[in-house]
Amino acid sequence: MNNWIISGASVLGGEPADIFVRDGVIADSAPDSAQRLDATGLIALPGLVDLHTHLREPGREDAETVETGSRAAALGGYTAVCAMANTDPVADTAGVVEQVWRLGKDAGLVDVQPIGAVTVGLAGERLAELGAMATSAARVRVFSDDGHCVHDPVLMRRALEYVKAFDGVIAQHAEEPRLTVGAQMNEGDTSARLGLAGWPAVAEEAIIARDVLLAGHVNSRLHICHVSTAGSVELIRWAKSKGWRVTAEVTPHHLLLTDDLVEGYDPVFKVNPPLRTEADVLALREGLRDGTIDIVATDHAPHTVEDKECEWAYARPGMVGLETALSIVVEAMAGTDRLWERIADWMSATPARIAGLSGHGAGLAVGEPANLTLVDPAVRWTPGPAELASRSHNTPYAGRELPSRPVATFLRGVPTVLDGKAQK
Ligand SMILES: NC(=O)N[C@@H](CC(=O)O)C(=O)O
Repeated sequence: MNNWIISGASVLGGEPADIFVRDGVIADSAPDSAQRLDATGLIALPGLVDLHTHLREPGREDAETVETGSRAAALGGYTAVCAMANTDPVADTAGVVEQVWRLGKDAGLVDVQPIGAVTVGLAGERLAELGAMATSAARVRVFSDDGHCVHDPVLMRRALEYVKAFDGVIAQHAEEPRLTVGAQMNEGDTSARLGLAGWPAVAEEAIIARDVLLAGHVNSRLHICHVSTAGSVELIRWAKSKGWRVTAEVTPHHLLLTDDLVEGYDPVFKVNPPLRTEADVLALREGLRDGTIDIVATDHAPHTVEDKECEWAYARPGMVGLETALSIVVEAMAGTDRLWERIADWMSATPARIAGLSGHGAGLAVGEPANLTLVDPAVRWTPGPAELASRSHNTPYAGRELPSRPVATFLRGVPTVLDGKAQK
């Protein structure tokens, strides 16, 4: 099953070429018995890598499981995802991260790399067993309390220092909690008009300012999750100009959607951090283009109907995103020079490097594992929430026509998606 001749694909948007896969590895020829796939008109990209996925297992299998989330990922063109630690129980021990890692292997649709919690129970009081998670079978390198901010500066400093021993990285959910008590949406004109409590940009920016200084001070690796404001982009640009080891992600939804969508009070638009203004969206796009923001990460956050389709104030924040991420990036970043090459960097090579995932993001060079996706750049499609493979259907794009879509995905030469259909 893992010898292939994929013919006529435009590699990273360049000239059409044949891609040979031999025993799951990109090769310069394939045996006569290899299966053939006519990829004329399709773009070949390295398999996408998501640094920020909520798979919900263990604990909220009614919203998503490792298997259903893996299937959604493969359909979205991904070959690896990093599973966030805010499960129940929290992934704050070697036992839980190994459980998630094994479930990923059993599902066999993408490589599932668990993220470990920074603090016990995400409570922000004591450091979790970072070393034990790093040396476990799951080889954790990314640690995050995502959903919660590591708001104590001393704990944050200790975490940054601790992970240096194994070249780990702390992925911070930047939200000063005292500034967002009761917050329901972006603080600004729209929140004032709607009478909803605001989540001010400064709550994100204050933590980013503090943490880039801390990362510089202890010379450790900091990654900023889901950057959402123009001011955050400026701070990260400044931190990078100092040579500090800071990386940052933006979500597809923050590159496209704005806070005026909240006017209909549809909780599908409730997300953390909240949708911001047009000026923020434009600054995020510019930050991604100029390299201030390193990657696009989905923050795929599945929630059940009960948790989402209720009054705005009671709805949980989050949107599913794995199956629409590539389309949204194509739409939001249209007009960017060499867009497919940039997408390969933003959504594969750089996230793989930040997460320390070997075998992913290396491109389509001979000798590399055949982790790749084939994208139909010309197709337009309209997501119907019930057709998405994710167990939860909280997509903000239902009924919206989107450009481009992955149609085939290969994990080490084995197709996980063919003809737009999951293979298991
Ligand atoms: N991004 C979200 O809106 N939700 C995340 C956690 C979080 O960051 O609040 C979730 O786990 O649902």
